[in-house]
Amino acid sequence: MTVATIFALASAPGRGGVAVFRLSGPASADTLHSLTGKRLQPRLATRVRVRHGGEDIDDGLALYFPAPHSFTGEEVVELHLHGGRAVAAALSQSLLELGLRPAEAGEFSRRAFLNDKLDLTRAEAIADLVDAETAAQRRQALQQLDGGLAALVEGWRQDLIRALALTEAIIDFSDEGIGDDLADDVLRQVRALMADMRAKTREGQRRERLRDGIHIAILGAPNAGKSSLMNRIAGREVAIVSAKAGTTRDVIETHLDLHGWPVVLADTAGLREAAEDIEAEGIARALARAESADLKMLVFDASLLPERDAQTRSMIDEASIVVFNKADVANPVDSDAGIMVSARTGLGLDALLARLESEVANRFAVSAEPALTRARHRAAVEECLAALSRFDPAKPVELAAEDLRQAAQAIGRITGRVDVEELLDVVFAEFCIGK
Ligand SMILES: Nc1nc2c(ncn2[C@@H]2O[C@H](COP(=O)(O)OP(=O)(O)OP(=O)(O)O)[C@@H](O)[C@H]2O)c(=O)[nH]1
Ligand SMILES: [K+]
Ligand SMILES: [Mg+2]
Repeated sequence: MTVATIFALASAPGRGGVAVFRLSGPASADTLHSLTGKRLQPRLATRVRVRHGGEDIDDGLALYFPAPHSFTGEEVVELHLHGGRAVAAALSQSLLELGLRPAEAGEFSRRAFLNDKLDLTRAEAIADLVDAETAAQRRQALQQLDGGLAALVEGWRQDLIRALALTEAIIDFSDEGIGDDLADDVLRQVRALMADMRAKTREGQRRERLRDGIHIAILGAPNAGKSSLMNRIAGREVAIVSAKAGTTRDVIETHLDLHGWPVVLADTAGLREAAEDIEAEGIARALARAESADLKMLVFDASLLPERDAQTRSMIDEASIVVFNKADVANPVDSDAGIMVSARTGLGLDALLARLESEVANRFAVSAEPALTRARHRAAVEECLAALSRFDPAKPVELAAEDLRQAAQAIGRITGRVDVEELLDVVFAEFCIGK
C-alpha cells in the first residue's frame, strides 16, 4: 500500500505575516522540486520561488526534513510563504494538482505516532499545548510532552509484566516448595502498584480540571449581587442584572484567566424557597453546580443582615469563600468573616481576586510529578485496577495470569502500546488540521 503524501496549512488560516505549509509523505521532496526547481539540503532554510503551471505563486522559504528525521518520521517539507489568502489558495490548488491530498485533522501527529516518533500521551500533549490558554495549562502540557506521563505509565506496565512472569513461574517452582513465597511476593507487588495507581488517579482528577478549567460557582440569596459581581470580575456584561429578585435562572458561565489559572466562573440563580417552576429549576441547577464546583464564592448582601441568610450560610465549608457585597452602602463587616466588596464601585475587587487566586493555587499547584491529565487516562487506570482487584495468585495460574495480562493491556492503552487501531480515532479526532 502506498502512503499518500499529505499537506496542510500548519499556521492559523487567514491573513498573517507568514503562512507555514507542511507536506509529509514519500512525494514531498519531488513536489518541492516541481514547485521550485530545487532539491534542498536537509534542514537548511532556503529561499525559493514557488511556481506552478507557468504561474508565479509566491517567494518564500523552504525546509526539507528527510525521513526518518522529521516530525512524522516521513519525508517532510515546510514552505514558509506570505500569509495571504490568495497565496494559500493558489498553493493548495497546485498541491492538489500535483496529486497531494489535504491532511485530515491530527493526521501529521497520527503518522508520527505510527512511525514511533510519539506515544499517545505526547501526541495529546501537543494538542494540549496548542489549546493551552493559560500559563498553568501550558506548563502541564509541556511536562507531559517531555514524557513524564509516558514514563510513569510504562513503569507500571513493566511492573505488571514482571508480576506476570513471576506468576507463570509459580507453576514451575511449585514442586520445589517456593511457589507460596513467590505468590506472596507477587500479591504484595500488585497491592503496592494498586495503591500507587489509586493515588495517581486522585491527583489526575485535579489535573483534568487544570486542562478543562477550574470551576468556581457564585452562590447566594436573590439580589445579593451575584450577577453584578460576575460582570465586574469578567469585565463585561455577561449576565443580566436587575433589582428584581430571581433574575438569573440558568447557570451562566464565563472563562477567565486568573493570573495564569484557567477558571470557569459560574453565576447561578439566587437561593430561596422558589415562587414558581422555572425559578425552582434554576435553583436546583445552582445547587447542583455548588455540589460539583471546585470552589464556592458565597455572596451575602452586606446592607442587609447576612446572618439572616441561613441557606447560603449553611454552604460555608472548606471549599468556600465568603464575600460581603454592597460595601458601598453597608457598614464594614468584620474582615475575618469574609471579604468586603462592592460590585457597583469595584471596591475590594483586587482583594477578592487575590484570595481566589491563592485558593486556586493551593488546590491546583502542579507538582513536578507526572500525572494523568485526561478522562481517557483515568478510564484506562480504572480498568487496570478492576483487573488487578480480580487477581489472586491462589487462583489457577492461567486465570491469575489472565488478570495481569488484562491489567497490562489496559495500562498500555494510555501510551498506545497495545490495541492501537481502535484508539487512534479517539485520540486524534480532537486535533486540528495541520498538526
Ligand atoms: N449599592 C449596590 N448595589 C448593588 C451592588 N451589587 C449589586 N447591586 C444591585 O443589587 C441588585 C441585584 O443585583 P444582581 O446582580 O442582579 O443580583 P443577583 O444576586 O444576581 O440576583 P438574582 O439573579 O436575582 O439572584 C441590582 O439592583 C444591582 O444593581 C453593590 O455592590 N452595591
Ligand atoms: K436580581
Ligand atoms: Mg443574578
